[in-house]
Amino acid sequence: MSLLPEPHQEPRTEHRARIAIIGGTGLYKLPGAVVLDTLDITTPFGPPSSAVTVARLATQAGPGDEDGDGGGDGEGPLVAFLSRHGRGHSVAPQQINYRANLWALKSLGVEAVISSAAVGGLVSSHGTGTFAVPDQVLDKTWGRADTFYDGSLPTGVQHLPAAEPYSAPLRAALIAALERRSEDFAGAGTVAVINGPRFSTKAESAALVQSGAQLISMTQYPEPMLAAELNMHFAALAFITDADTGHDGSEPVTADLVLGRLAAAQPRILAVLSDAVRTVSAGLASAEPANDGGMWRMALMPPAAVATVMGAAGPASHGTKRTGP
Ligand SMILES: CSC[C@H]1O[C@H](OP(=O)(O)O)[C@H](O)[C@@H]1O
Ligand SMILES: Nc1ncnc2[nH]cnc12
Repeated sequence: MSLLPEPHQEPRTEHRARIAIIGGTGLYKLPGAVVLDTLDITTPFGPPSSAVTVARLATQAGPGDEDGDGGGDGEGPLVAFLSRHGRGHSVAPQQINYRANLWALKSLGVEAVISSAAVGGLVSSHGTGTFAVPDQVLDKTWGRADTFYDGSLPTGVQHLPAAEPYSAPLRAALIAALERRSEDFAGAGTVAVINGPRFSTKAESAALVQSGAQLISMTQYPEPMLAAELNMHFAALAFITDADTGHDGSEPVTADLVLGRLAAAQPRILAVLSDAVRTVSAGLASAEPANDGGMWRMALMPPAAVATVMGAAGPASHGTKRTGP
């Protein structure tokens, strides 16, 4: 017997999104999507980085789709959106409440999370201006709350199998979207995650390459692990903004450089995200009951453990519902 009322049966919103996007640097909202709800959610771990918006995408991407939203007819799939650094980029990567962010999405009934991330490329196979869909994580962070099973809740000990930190079907959906959009991308890669907020030294960057990393981020840990602990599919759409300390002869990364390149690439990023959300929504819909069939089967953590941890902590509170962005 599940101790957890299905999260989406809680009176959160009548608009249940089964897929969510976590927007990283440069992506603080989904331009063109029709926002239906803006939810201020509190969780047992505190508030998430931003309100969660539930929005409807356009039905399909079309020619002349400058902003990648498909034209904004607002009749496509529902998607939940959360800004990782807050709307005004006020939360540094090492200060993000990753647990609250993932919990908030789970509490809405979200089953799959696409994490949008600006990353550095450490090697020539992962070049600036292209995309990557990482398949491995090399954690170099410290001090981050990286589990729901740390004794703060009255649940048993759980050990997450983390050999494959990203969801295979969700990665495949991103790769298919990148192919449909004719984007240049790497279909795999190990992402080293540094604590930040500073960027790496040349020696650190070289050491990460020696350790097998091709990509570098400040936020791809612990998001994948926390999503897996809550039995949500999770994959990252990484846009490579720079060559980190300049292994290819380019100038070393700065925040301004990252922001400038993200702004220029935003229509491409949005187009891939929208395309993937449409595919995933259709995939989830054809895999009823949720998380229990076909390629969308999820078996990272015993569902009973997730039920226990959510039930023990009590549901998230969605006290405030706003309208508008
Ligand atoms: C502003 S540059 C450094 C910043 O950009 C990346 O953010 P995100 O992963 O959220 O797209 C990187 O991880 C740093 O947080
Ligand atoms: N070079 C880099 N290092 C860490 N995080 C990044 N995000 C974008 N570029 C990065």
